Amino acid sequence: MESTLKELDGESVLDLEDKTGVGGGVRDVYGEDKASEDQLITPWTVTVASGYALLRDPRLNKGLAFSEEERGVHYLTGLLPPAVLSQQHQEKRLMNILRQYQVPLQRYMAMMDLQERNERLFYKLLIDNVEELLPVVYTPTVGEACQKYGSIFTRPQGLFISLKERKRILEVLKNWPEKSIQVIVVTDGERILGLGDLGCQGMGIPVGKLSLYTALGGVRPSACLPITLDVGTNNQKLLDDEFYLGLRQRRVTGQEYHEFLDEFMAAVKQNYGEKILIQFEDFANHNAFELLAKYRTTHLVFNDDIQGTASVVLAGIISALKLTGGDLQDHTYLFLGAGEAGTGIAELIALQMTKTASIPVEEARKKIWLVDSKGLIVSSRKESLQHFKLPWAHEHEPVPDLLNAVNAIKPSVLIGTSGVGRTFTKEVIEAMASFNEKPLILALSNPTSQSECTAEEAYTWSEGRAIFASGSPFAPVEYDGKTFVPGQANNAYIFPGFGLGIIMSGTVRVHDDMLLAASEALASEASEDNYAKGLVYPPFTNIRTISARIAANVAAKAYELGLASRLPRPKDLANFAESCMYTPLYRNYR
Ligand SMILES: O=C([O-])CC(=O)C(=O)O
Ligand SMILES: [Mg+2]
Repeated sequence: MESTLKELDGESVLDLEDKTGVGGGVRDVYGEDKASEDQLITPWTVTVASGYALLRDPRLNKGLAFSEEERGVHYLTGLLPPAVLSQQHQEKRLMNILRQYQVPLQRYMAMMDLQERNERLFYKLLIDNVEELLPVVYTPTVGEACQKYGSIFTRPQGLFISLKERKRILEVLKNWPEKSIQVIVVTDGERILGLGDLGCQGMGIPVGKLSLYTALGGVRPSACLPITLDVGTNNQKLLDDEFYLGLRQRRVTGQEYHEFLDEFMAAVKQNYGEKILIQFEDFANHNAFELLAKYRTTHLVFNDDIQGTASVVLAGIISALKLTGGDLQDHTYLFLGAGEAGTGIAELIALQMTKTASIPVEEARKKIWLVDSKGLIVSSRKESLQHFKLPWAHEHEPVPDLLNAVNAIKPSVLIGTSGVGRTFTKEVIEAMASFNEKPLILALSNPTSQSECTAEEAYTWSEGRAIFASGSPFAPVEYDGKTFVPGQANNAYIFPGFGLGIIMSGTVRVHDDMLLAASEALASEASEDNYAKGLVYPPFTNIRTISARIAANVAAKAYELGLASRLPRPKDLANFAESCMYTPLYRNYR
């Protein structure tokens, strides 16, 4: 293997033309702008693919943006129509087309098509139109895409590892074309958003999450690996569906499941090393807590539904204090839903109170109440409660449902993490508004169909007094001559910056204090202008800058805790974070 230094766009990159490579030399690629050393685990290969192969490689293809000169040198003449467009012009053209599609799933498919055809243009489009395109590549549309994945599937965008690959998961990992992976998002598809068990069709979620790692957090696309573990599905509709893409068997559980997961986790570490970030996504409660507890001491793992959601919601609450008044410990919190998101958020709120109000965690927890499908979680139910609910079983008489719990507890903050839509009824919201001047109402379940209430319902039923945010996006609402802008309390604000902070600092373990650091960074981003509209989160338009600040705060905490291995510590972490970010501008090929 010979290597020569080559200049591309004034940036030096290693040009490794791998003559022994698979597939005639069109292998790994370039375009890793301003990557940090840590991001460069192995040198890049600048493969000079030419002609048709150049057009067919999504990482290299620029479509009509190839210049006359490039077309001449790289044997593209005649393979493209004569017009030469700039990247901006291509963007304009694509947005025009996308806006003509009325059906959200059509937009999703068009975006996936673009990602498979021209990766840089995909990310440029997503970054420049983030508020408009997030609902397309992410919640709510990605939920529908997973439900219909069997029908719309064209090309695999991630790695499918099924029970059939038992005892050879390492081999399967080696089939993935990219070698220097920094982050994996993995699901077993058992609890896809609030839509339940979608089996191996959950793949849309890791794919969507990782495109946000790149678009929102600047992690280069080639370092991202979406994985779906197919351990069967208990969704009978899918098992009966002629187009279902996964194993046709019921889920394995117990030892069989855990051995499979163990093999996977060991193989990942063996193949990618200690510093690979593994994000667990949309596992069912009964596995999510256990997997996190089991692997958090041996692997660099992060559960987005427990930890990412907790961090974004804590940020929203801290930010909302500017509108509601009082400190975190002056409020009373009531959750509908006591699963990963609910108990994860509750625990992080309590942890923050121990830091800011110096109260013991037991006392902090007493300000937080949870309702599950059997009513308020109280001490008399202890015998039958799952372990993750036990810290919330306070002394109280039994209360059968949410409305009665609201009236009994009189919370100032109501948080929906139930996965069940329309459960914040008119009576519930009216009750919240009857004893709070500004009730904070967070309807977090995804996608939109599972949201506990709509933005319009929250504002209308509270007579314009609610401060509202939701997991999936809602449009602004006019009420009584005023425009209210709901916030999107979605972990998308957190995980891209959080992950970037970990990667750029070489952090080896996730610590809860790093989640608090992310929350604090995000909470400080909402402006007076946002508050005037009732918005407790900053808009997504500026998300890359926000992600850099989150990354910096997370990395700073990791250094403080002695968990960051990149030395010396960069002086200005925010600048460093920005300098590490992938940008999707085209490069000139000479
Ligand atoms: O994917 C999202 O929009 C947020 C999330 O993690 C979930 O709902 O499971
Ligand atoms: Mg999730």
